[in-house]
Amino acid sequence: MLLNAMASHAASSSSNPAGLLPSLEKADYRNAMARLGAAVNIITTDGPAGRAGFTASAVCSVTDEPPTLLVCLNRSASVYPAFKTNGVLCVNVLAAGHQSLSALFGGKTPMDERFAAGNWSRKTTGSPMLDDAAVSFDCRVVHATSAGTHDVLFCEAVAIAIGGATQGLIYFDRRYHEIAAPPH
Ligand SMILES: NC(=O)c1ccc[n+]([C@@H]2O[C@H](COP(=O)([O-])OP(=O)(O)OC[C@H]3O[C@@H](n4cnc5c(N)ncnc54)[C@H](O)[C@@H]3O)[C@@H](O)[C@H]2O)c1
Ligand SMILES: Cc1cc2c(cc1C)N(C[C@H](O)[C@H](O)[C@H](O)COP(=O)(O)O)c1[nH]c(=O)[nH]c(=O)c1N2
Repeated sequence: MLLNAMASHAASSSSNPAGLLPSLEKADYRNAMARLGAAVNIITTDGPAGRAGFTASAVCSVTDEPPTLLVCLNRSASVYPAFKTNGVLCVNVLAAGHQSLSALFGGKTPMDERFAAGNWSRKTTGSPMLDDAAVSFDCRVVHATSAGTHDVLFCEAVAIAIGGATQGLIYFDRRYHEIAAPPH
């Protein structure tokens, strides 16, 4: 891959004196990103635009003052209007054993079918909280910015529910991996 980037850089710098940096092929980027292990989450919302949920791995902590996470949402996703209108969401961090739930919320499934596969409660914002999640962050969306095909949603956590799961779930190399802390 490095050779490809160097070759296209050489080409671009010779044909373009500005020597602009090369742009990567989407497929190369995705193959590379598949190797960035990440937690798997089900992001849910409810409100004037109705109930919706999708699987997301592009989730991380931003700051703890105030407690804020970010969620990256593809604007082409069927769930996008609901999240934009409702302005609240819950980040349900999945645990070992949630692989099929993740696949269900991963697209092309009717919304009722997605939620029928789990047990949900509600805390502060009314967004569905997965009862056996590793942890759930109930949030209000305080800022959003667009980057390419996605919106980056900045979500201030207003309530937290800690689950009892002892094993986590990581998405790496396009597959799910259950992880457990080594015995003390
Ligand atoms: N951030 C995202 O939007 C995101 C992240 C993971 C997976 N997905 C989607 O889930 C499905 C399964 O993905 P997969 O991991 O099995 O294989 P894949 O080859 O589609 O994706 C490999 C990796 O590339 C990244 N990626 C994929 N599509 C992206 C997008 N549209 N925007 C930003 N990053 C993206 C993710 O890190 C993903 O794990 C695909 O449809 C993929 O588009 C989207
Ligand atoms: C493991 C994994 C991880 C992610 C996804 C999928 C899977 C399987 N998807 C895709 C997303 O869940 C899917 O596109 C939505 O459910 C929308 O699908 P529909 O438009 O409703 O069919 C996804 N989409 C997104 O906008 N941001 C993300 O971080 C992720 N991450």
